[in-house]
Amino acid sequence: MLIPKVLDLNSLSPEISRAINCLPTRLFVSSPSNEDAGRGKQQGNWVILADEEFSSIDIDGLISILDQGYEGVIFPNTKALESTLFSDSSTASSVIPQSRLGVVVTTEDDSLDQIKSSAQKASLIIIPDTLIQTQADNFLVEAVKLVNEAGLLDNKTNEGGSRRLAIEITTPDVLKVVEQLAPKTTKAEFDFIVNASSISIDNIGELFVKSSHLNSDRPGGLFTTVVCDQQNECLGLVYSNTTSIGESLKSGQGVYWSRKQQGLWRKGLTSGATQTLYGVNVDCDSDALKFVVEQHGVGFCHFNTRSCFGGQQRHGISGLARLLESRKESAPEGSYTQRLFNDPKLLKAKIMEEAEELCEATSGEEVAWEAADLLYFALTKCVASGVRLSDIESNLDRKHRKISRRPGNAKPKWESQQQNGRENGAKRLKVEEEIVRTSITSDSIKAAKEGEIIRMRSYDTQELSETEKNALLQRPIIDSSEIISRVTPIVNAVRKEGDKAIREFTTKFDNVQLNEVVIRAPFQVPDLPEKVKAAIDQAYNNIKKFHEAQLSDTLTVETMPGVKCTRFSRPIERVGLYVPGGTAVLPSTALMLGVPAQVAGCREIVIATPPRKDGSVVPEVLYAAVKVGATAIILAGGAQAVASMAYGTETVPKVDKICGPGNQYVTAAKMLAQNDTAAMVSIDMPAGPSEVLVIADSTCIPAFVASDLLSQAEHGPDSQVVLLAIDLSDEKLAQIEAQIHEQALRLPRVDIVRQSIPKSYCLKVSSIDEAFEFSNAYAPEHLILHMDNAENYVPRVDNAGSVFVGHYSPESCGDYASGTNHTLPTYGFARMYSGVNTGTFLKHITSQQLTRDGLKDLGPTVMTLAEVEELEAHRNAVAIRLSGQYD
Ligand SMILES: NC(=O)c1ccc[n+]([C@@H]2O[C@H](COP(=O)([O-])OP(=O)(O)OC[C@H]3O[C@@H](n4cnc5c(N)ncnc54)[C@H](O)[C@@H]3O)[C@@H](O)[C@H]2O)c1
Ligand SMILES: N[C@H](CO)Cc1c[nH]c[nH+]1
Repeated sequence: MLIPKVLDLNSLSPEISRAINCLPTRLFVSSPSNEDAGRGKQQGNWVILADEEFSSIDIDGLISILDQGYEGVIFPNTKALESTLFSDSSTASSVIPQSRLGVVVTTEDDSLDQIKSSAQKASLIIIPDTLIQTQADNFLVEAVKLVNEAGLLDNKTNEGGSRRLAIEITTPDVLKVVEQLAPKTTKAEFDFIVNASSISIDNIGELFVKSSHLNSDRPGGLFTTVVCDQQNECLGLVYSNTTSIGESLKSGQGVYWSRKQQGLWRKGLTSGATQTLYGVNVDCDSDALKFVVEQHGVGFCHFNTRSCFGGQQRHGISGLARLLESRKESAPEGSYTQRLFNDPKLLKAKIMEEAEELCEATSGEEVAWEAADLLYFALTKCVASGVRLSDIESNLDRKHRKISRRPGNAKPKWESQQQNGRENGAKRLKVEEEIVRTSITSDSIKAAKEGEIIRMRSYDTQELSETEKNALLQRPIIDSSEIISRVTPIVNAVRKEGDKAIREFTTKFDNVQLNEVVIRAPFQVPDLPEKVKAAIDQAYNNIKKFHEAQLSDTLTVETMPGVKCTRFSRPIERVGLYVPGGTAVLPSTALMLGVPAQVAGCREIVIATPPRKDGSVVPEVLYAAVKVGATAIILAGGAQAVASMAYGTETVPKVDKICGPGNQYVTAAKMLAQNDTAAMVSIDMPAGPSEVLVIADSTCIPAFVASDLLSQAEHGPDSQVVLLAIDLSDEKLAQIEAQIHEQALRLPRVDIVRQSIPKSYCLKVSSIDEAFEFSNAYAPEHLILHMDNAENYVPRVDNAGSVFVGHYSPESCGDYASGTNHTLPTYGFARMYSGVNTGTFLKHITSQQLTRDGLKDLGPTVMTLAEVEELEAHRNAVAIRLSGQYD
């Protein structure tokens, strides 16, 4: 083997440095100036102690050198190694393995016996050629004979592994000396140490081959060569000769000998699948080579696979590391790994979560599962920081080469955490959940810029933890305390100052100077196109039909003979309907609120809606207002409109219930009014930004799915749309993505979509069960089933505002004209609220009538219960009737 001896690494050319780094072993001459060069980091580096250094070194000094990661320490002469430091009973002998020690045979005093004795304490014995020349001519032969007779090279060191004898060539004409000596030292364990300054990029190949005693029984003297990657995965088998080895070391790339072409084969020259060379080694009997390379491009094999041994990419840890590296270069937008790369907080939370889960795992299967998760996140952190698997492995090797061992105690922070156990764990989990939640749903998600693909984020339930799945169920966080603090002064001002405040806020927020705050029926409707009127009429008729059907007859039940219970409904007398108008004109909402109020029979129907710039009402809203029999229209929007209806003003009639969707100011004002007993007003439901969840199976039509998602995404920047893809192929998902982008670009409200779509997501689920479990937990405002035989799945819906069944039921129909209502619970409130319906505008009254006999039968039960509650008057009301004294 060729072992370069390096005096000063900096004096070497970069090509030589790189080439000698590919050899298995190097010797460095110790000097204070190069001690900090970090050479111990690399495997195969030995250090030769200077004479003066040795005289002062003790065992701790020796250990600290080896702890730097050096493969071994070489003593400057045999006497040094024979000293007390390494006497047979010394601590050093038991602490420092023989395989980590070497010795130089230096002076004429070094007798062959001394060599033999020293060699038994070390694994590398170096004989300078000067000594060979000054000794008897046949010294080398004698030395070889001696070590052979003593069986030194055959005998393994204490820890196993062979001893080696190295001849150090001090003359400049190194090749000539090697050529002379090599035939006499045919054993593979005889190495040649050559000054690095005597090695040139032109002779390194030949020196390597000759020093390695390489022999071949192959035609043309070729050497069989195994090519591996840095994780020792075998990529293929090739052939080399002196020329190709020289070229490989020279270029730092994989270069071999082509038997077909009878010439150099520079791997990847035409395909681009080049190799960076990291190591060249010779096998135990010097007839085969191993090249260690980093494979670039499609792979080593001419079938464009990484390895010639099996077409599949090897996975496991090295496969994962490669995958992550390629993801770092070009991760699919919205992929989970990309999110981890971009979100250090999330990555940190995941590493901590998985580490904890690994600690808590008990069965072998669980431990393997959690360890795999932890490795995935740990490797992601490494790749994100530019650290490769080979860096981690060489760090592990370096630590393995250390002699001193750390006590291995945990840092106090973690020890105390163990003590506080569950409490701390639970706290941390809460924090992590918060981190995950904000990172999935927060406003920090950037809008798609012009020219960028408009794309949802994408997740796969298989890759998500429970915490992450829960985070996906959350809606964007609304800081309600901040909004309440903005809305409270508006509500108070309207309550105190009435119309004056409404005018002021309308000027401030809507930039409109109002002439009149309220207009009363009959309304003057400007001319509208017949087509628009016909559409509103058709929608009105359908909505009315559906909502009239919801009116229930009076309910009467005789619970016992002579005990008759009845429930009947009455309209809420005065209702206020908020019809939004900030970013879109919504006459449909006027219908959706007005029709059920009309059907219910409300006496006073007040509509509030933001005015147009000239202070008038949107004509289509006016037309709808006439159809639903509205009695007054307030020309105001936002919190001021809600407050005016809750408390009444000099012109605005006070109402008993306020219904309708709106932005965050509208919602906050509704909540404030409902909580103020002085207002005596109720509301329909807390409402938030529009949302839709689509469940799609393999029968879905990508263009339809995309159109439905976009129809809600265009409402506002905070609208959220979700696609649950049941086992959809990558191709189908790509088609949906492409449709979203293409259709979005054609929308006039594309700028809103650019903000809402990146906040929305596609979640891959593996079964219908999983899809409905998630959907019911999410409780979407709208649920669309793009499924085969979709109607069969409606019974599985537990929570949703409104369901759209099958490929031909777009949500738009429900928004406008099919008959169902579009004012629906958002933000997960579909778990406990219904959408607006006829019942929203009714209250139910119950009544009962008992006959004398009925009271006789039921009375004792009532009296007993009244006694239990110690409410004597209650008991007496029955007792007095049953006493007979008034019969
Ligand atoms: N769930 C449903 O059934 C349904 C139906 C239709 C619309 N929506 C939703 O209703 C919302 C409508 O919102 P919008 O903004 O377009 O209209 P909007 O009518 O709800 O709000 C507009 C009003 O907000 C007030 N305002 C604006 N900026 C303000 C500020 N800084 N401080 C205080 N007040 C301010 C103004 O007075 C303005 O008139 C959307 O989120 C939409 O998705 C929901
Ligand atoms: N989709 C909205 C409810 O979230 C209602 C609406 C009005 N206009 C169009 N759509």
